[in-house]
Amino acid sequence: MNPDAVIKTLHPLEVKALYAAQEGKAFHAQDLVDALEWKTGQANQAISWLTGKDCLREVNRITKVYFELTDLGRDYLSQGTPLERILTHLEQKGPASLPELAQALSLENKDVGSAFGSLSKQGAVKMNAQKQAEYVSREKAQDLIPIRAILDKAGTAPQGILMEDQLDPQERTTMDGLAKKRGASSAPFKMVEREIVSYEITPTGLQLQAALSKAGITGEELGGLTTAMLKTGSWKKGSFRPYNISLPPGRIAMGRRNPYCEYLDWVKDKLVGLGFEEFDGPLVETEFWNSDALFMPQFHSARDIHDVYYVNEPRSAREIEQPFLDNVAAAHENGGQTGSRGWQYGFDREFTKRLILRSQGTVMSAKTLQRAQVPGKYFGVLRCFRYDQVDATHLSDFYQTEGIVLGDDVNLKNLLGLLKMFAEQIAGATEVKYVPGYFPFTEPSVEVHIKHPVLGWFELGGAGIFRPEVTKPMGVDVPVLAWGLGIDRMALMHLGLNDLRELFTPNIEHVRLRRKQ
Ligand SMILES: N[C@@H](Cc1ccccc1)C(=O)O
Repeated sequence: MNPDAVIKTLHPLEVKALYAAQEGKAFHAQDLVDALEWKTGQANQAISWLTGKDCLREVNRITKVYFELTDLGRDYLSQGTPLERILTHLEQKGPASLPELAQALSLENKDVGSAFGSLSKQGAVKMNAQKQAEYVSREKAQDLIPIRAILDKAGTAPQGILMEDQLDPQERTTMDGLAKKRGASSAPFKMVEREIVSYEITPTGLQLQAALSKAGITGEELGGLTTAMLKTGSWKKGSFRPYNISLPPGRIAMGRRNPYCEYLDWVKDKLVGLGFEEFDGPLVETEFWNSDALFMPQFHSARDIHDVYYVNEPRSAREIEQPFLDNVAAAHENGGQTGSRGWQYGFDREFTKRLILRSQGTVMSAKTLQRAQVPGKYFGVLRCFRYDQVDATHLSDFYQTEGIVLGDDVNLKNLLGLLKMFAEQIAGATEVKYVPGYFPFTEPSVEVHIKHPVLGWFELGGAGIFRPEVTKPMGVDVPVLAWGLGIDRMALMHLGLNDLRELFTPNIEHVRLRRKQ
């Protein structure tokens, strides 16, 4: 430690506390409060800073008990206790019935009853023949004396506080009857237990103390310049605290885009840069485009109510565009013009109009085919919905990046190259697996898996070459590479998160910490 450097970093509170500490003499926060006219918070702050810097060390810790006057206690102090007031009233105003006393002194009947009982037991009052309470003698009310003594003692103590060790054994017993522990509003005293920690200055502290006085630092140095100081010229007399340029400045959180939105834009820019054209479409789709046009048979299990959200109102689209409806129906029933035998079942032209929330981005690839150019490259970042149990890697609504590449000579190798770019550059994965997969709309099909440092291996999505049963009904007769990857999952990897839900969190602190590398 270089004391001359460290003293420049000390806060005025630390400087003053260091000066106040004496070698070999223990002190506690209250001593600083008294000596420096500080608030308790300031003393505690200075002590905690200095302890952290090894300038002070704790020497012992004791629990002190003290008693504090409550509001009721202050009342008793100024107006008298109920017993005293009853006694005085009877002495000055003559006999009265108990209800009259209660009324006159604004006390509860039952309190007057028990106070009278206690006074009459001591012989200070009595019940006369007219059933009225009557004054006998104040001297007889012996019980009042210790209570009054303690109230008066607290009344002259600072803040109405009596430390346990300021009470003799007799007083301590009286106090037991008067104080209830914490929160009892019906007692004149509150008992409080406080831990008192004593500290001592360490050799490091002493070294700094010496360095401070050598440097002439007093802790009175000014921390800032105000208009008033300039106007009155008082700044000329003061000296200023030096700047500590080694302290990291406070972080200013400036407005910025949500990191996930930023990520999506970055991905879109990248794909556009590679010559892809972006597509987008509605969230509500027909069974036709979401699945039928993708050669998923209408009886396919992925199409039942557990996977897809159905729209209640309206339930169905009015019609499906031709000639796509006829072409797709034929492809399903017997292959139509596609060279396939189809699925060999009767295509349901009502079911196909059913409205749903799109469950896969591939719906937009299917729709784009009819207007796509050859060669051509298209992509979209599309929100999809599936009825799913939400967890770290599943959401019931999520984004897929979906795309197609059309060309006379595109092949699986090109597709694998694209997938590699997604996995390695866009998701930032270092371990990637491509495994054979199955989708009703592609042949061959492949699945991409990546390894997340915390979550382990998970599927990024699927890809393949569209079957002729998909492309031909749309009037496309060249190979079409297609893929659909969970872009939320890519972002998880890229942004270093461990849970998909964090991408959509409204927790501002969380959001601030995330940025694209
Ligand atoms: N739509 C498929 C992914 C996919 C898209 C395009 C081709 C092949 C597969 C899914 O959601 O899992």
